[in-house]
Amino acid sequence: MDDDGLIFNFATTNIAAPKASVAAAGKGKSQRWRDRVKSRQAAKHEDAKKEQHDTQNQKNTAAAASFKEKPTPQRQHIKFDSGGAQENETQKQQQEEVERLLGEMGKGSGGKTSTTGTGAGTGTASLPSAQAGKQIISSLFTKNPEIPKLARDGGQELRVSSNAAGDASFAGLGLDPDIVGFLSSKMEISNPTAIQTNAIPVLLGNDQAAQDGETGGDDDAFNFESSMKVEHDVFIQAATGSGKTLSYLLPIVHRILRATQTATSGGPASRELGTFAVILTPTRELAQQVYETTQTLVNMTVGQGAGGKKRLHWMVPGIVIGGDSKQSEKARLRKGVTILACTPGRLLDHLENTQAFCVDNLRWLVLDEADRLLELGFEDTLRKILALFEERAGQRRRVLGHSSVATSLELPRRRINVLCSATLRDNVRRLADEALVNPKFVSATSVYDNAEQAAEAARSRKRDRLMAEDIEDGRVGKRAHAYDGEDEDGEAQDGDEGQGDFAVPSQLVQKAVIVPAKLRLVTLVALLKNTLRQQPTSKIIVFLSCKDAVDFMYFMLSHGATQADGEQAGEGEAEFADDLFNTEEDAGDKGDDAGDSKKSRSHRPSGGRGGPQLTATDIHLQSNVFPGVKMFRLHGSMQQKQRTETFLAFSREQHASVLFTTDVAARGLDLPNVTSIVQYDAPTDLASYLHRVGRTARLGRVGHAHLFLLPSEAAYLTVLSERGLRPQDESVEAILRLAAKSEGTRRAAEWQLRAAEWQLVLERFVLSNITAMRLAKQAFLSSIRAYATHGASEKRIFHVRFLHFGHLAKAFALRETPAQVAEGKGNNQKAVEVKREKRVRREREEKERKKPRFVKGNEISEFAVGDVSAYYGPRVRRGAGAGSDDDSD
Ligand SMILES: Nc1ncnc2c1ncn2[C@@H]1O[C@H](COP(=O)(O)OP(=O)(O)OP(=O)(O)O)[C@@H](O)[C@H]1O
Repeated sequence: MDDDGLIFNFATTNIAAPKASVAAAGKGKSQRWRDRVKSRQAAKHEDAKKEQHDTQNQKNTAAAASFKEKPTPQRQHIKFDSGGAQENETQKQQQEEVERLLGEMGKGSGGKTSTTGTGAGTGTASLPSAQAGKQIISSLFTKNPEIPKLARDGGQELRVSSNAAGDASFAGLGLDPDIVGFLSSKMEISNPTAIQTNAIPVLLGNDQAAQDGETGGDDDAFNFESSMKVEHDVFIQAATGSGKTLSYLLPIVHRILRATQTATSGGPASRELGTFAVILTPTRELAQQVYETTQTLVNMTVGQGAGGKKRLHWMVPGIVIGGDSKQSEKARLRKGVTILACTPGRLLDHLENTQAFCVDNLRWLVLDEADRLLELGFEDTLRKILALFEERAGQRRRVLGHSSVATSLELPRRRINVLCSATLRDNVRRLADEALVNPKFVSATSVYDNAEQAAEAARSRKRDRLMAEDIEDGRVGKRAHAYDGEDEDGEAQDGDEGQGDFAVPSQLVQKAVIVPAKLRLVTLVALLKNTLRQQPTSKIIVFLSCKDAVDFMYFMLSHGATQADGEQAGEGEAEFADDLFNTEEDAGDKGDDAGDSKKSRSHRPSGGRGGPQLTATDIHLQSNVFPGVKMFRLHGSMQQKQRTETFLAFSREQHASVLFTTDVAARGLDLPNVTSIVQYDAPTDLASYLHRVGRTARLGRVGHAHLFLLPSEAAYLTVLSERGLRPQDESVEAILRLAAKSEGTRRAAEWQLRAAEWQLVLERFVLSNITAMRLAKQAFLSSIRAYATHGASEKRIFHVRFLHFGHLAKAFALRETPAQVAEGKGNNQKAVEVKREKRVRREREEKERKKPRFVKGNEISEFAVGDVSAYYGPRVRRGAGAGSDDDSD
């Protein structure tokens, strides 16, 4: 009947009119579909089906092989790389192909796409156009591609943590006793981690090399001091959650503190000396986090004797980030900010346009998540920033001597550059070569004199691991090429390759689930159920490929279960839907603050921190699908204020909660006590994998991470394994069975019925709720587009032509055919009308309120109670007016 493999197994009576049909399907018909599922399970056609699958799989493999591309030597977003243009071209071609495929769906052409082998099928491309206007209710458990048998070992057992604090002491590293005391009494931080143990002495200028009499620094005026300290620029590389932030912040605070304590002439330390340290981060949330940590640190009290302890009033942290009010930032910079956390676009803006921003005394420039800064294309901005700092440093020499603090021997004699990264990739190495002076490469295991030494040590660790694995598996020498960082043809591996393993915390339990597209949604629901039941205070992060998918999952898994069939969106939901439009555009929502670039300026409606108050439901929703659980969402297109508050609220949350997010939350964010990560959409590069899973298992704590892959993506596990990432295999069936069992399903065979029920509830919700329908369609289309952004080297695994659009639609609880979805392009006509009606009504009410009312004095009693706001003009609506902030960053 259909050639796309979809089966009409549920109520097949007319369900074209959503509300009526849903009610019908929901009441009295459940017995019927249950029977049908059962009988299907018992059907004797399994052999025939299997044969069909085998044929399909052969096609799939052939298709995959035909798309196998040699990895191009460079990655896509790194403009430092000469091969980027070629990759961008491939990217463009695929984007065009996606648009063409979506276009064909939209026209309902029904023609085959140009693909020859398409994995599980060609989705809508093969849908007969006669089906347009119908809904498809397909079985969850039939016509799925076979899940490949994975020749993997049992994966990793729980190991001793690799990023916990060790036995060394902060005092032993040379830190000020007041700082050490404050860390242990107020921050519960008693011993340094391995990376802190290695990095802090170097940044204090107290490392061994210094004692050996090495000289450093390039400032002739101060050569006479060179016997005191040796200054190195530093590259800090360590696993996620190992405490990199404090490894650079503590020496900065210590040295500024010492400079003020030892100053013997001139005025006291003051904000007027301007900015001593700039910390640049790729995302606003990370900048926020660095700012908060600095804020905590400068709350310490220092000093002793007659004067007693004093707060560090003059050491002032600050933050300047895109999306915030530039005027208030200017005011803060004018007063003076000692340690500044910022994103690159906004920093450059202030350097160029804020006269009062004083960086004459700048002594540290830290690039946190340096590799990501480069991937986001900030290298030109960084160059300009560096040039401006150089220019101002000249001015500093002229003012030296006017301030004793600024000339203190405790401070570095030149600006120290610090690069932080969890990986040692080619792009950061090149930046290190270009920007670092007299550098040290500091890892958790050692301190190296140059990048090559560090890379060789990493390669050697990888060699040892591969050999040990091969010996264990009885295949010694089979991967000898990889021992030397080459691919199978003997060519040097690109970018990430050849640089050693990706280090994830050893106590992280990684799992991979191969999930057929149709089962993705219910498997996610089941996995969340299981995790929340096993650990009732779980904090879970679900990573998705695009903001539309985030909005959809957040909305559906918050409201999904209770919405009665046919019920329209409630007022609260309608407001939420409105808010979804009230977002900040960013450059394709790659997840980070690409929106910091000029591209997005004109679209930002609002932002400033001083904007209107947000209510609790702007930050989180109570889930009806998972009772008692708070749902959060975070992506780059939300208003800045909402982003910041969501980040802070999820960070502080102590109870069961789920955060749906894009890669905006993947990097550097320290969200305490996250117990579990779900990568519902695979990451678009290996480094993202590392950073996403790194949001859990921090500082020695146990964490769990699940990666969802389609059957056609199973080869990704080999890619991971080559880099030392070996997730355990977990089956969809095991997850669904466990969730069914926890709901009281007694008979083992009924787990499929349970799963079908969950899917049905969500599909009905989407059918009956205009907002959910619109979000589902947008999410479906955007996810396909996002799929096309996988790098060229991974196209043989993640190619949009391997996707079965029809099956994928089910993962968005859609019953419409992909053609119908594409035709509507997500703009549900009814939703648009409702929105228009609401706007008209609102405008009418507003007009009504604005009408001048001539009130006689005695009309308002001085004892009147109730709402007199009408007399004082219209209330400012949420979001209104905030757009007057200068949004350009
Ligand atoms: N020595 C320590 N002992 C205990 N906790 C610490 C220590 N150092 C840092 N922490 C805490 O550990 C958490 C993680 O630190 P941080 O965010 O700096 O890690 P990171 O290495 O930068 O991670 P990522 O690579 O993910 O950005 C923070 O909450 C921090 O306060």
